[in-house]
Amino acid sequence: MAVRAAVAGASGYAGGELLRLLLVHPEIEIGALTGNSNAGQRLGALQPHLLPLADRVLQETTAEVLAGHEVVFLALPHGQSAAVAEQLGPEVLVVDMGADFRLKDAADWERFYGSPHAGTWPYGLPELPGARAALEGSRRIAVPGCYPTAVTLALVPAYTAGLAENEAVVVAASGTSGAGKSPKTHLLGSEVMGSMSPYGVGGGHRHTPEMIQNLGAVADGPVTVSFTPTLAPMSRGILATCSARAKPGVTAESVRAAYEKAYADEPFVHLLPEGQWPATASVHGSNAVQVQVAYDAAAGRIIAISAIDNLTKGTAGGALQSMNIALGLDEATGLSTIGVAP
Ligand SMILES: NC(=O)C1=CN([C@@H]2O[C@H](COP(=O)(O)OP(=O)(O)OC[C@H]3O[C@@H](n4cnc5c(N)ncnc54)[C@H](OP(=O)(O)O)[C@@H]3O)[C@@H](O)[C@H]2O)C=CC1
Ligand SMILES: CC(=O)N[C@@H](CCC(=O)OP(=O)(O)O)C(=O)O
Repeated sequence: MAVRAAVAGASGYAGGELLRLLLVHPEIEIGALTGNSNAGQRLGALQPHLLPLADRVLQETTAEVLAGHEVVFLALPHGQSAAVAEQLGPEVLVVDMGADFRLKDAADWERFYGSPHAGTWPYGLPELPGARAALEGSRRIAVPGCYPTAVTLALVPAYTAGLAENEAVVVAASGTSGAGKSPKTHLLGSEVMGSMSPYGVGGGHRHTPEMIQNLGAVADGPVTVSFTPTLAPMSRGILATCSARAKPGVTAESVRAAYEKAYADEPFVHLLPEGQWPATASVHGSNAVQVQVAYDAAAGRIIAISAIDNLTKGTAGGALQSMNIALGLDEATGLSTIGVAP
């Protein structure tokens, strides 16, 4: 029997990508679709690519509308999920694609998000050591941020294998859909086209504590992360260029071997053949993660690069992958690793 799923935030980019994937998921029946300012609108007017749902009308985001579903996805701005989630019963699988339940440290949450901390749910990055066990049977999932997904998957093997010192430097470029659909001056076409620019420089981006949390969980102590995001003139995709100082005795061979071991059995993470580099176009619309690693012997640094689609593995695909695990389905059900390049 199909699992009935509601999507709150169905008019947004993350909700739209989720619906694109849910439409081809063999175990899911799509139930209520909700919005905020667009409640009452036809979905076809807001997400014209989702043809089979064009005549569905968005409802208000209330507990009453979301009741009666086995799974409820929350694709809402951060800070909005907790109030909705607390009205849904413990038997409902609630998958939060926002940030509300990702961080363990309340002080970090308050510093970067400026509101009281709502709590911490099992973290939806199955590739992290121990994560699958926490997701199995869970009825609450916190889907990671898009940058933390890319950066964590690039660097975790270096830390689990004990090859890297506890400091990392990350520069990551994101497509503009990462910023959501609501109008923003810096996202005007004439500001973005033909230009790249940094933002959140100097440790100010709210994804920094999430990266520190993930890497610190697998390293032999706390890891500092210097993270600089940049906006790239493309609709989707993240390319994360990460580096960490290598520990004494590290070689190109030991780095390669650690990454091969870490990702040999992962269905979505592909360590590329030597000499081939990740590209966002290769993962466009797919749940795949491309990873490559090199050892810069002169600088004594491990360089790890990953590419994801921020809307797919970076949010909606990652959400479905974790939902599959929570429901006891095959992890890859309804998820593709096939990109649409060029
Ligand atoms: N875009 C991305 O690449 C990623 C996004 N995420 C997360 O997913 C969530 C949604 O992001 P995204 O889709 O990009 O954002 P959008 O701005 O595109 O969409 C936001 C959605 O939330 C609804 N909404 C806005 N305010 C409220 C409110 N007060 N109560 C209920 N619903 C509300 C909007 O409805 P309406 O349009 O009707 O007003 C819309 O459906 C965010 O938490 C984001 O951080 C996570 C990873 C990646
Ligand atoms: C390009 C761009 O603006 N990207 C967003 C990341 C969005 C996202 O994934 O983050 P949350 O789910 O944590 O909000 C940003 O830097 O804020």
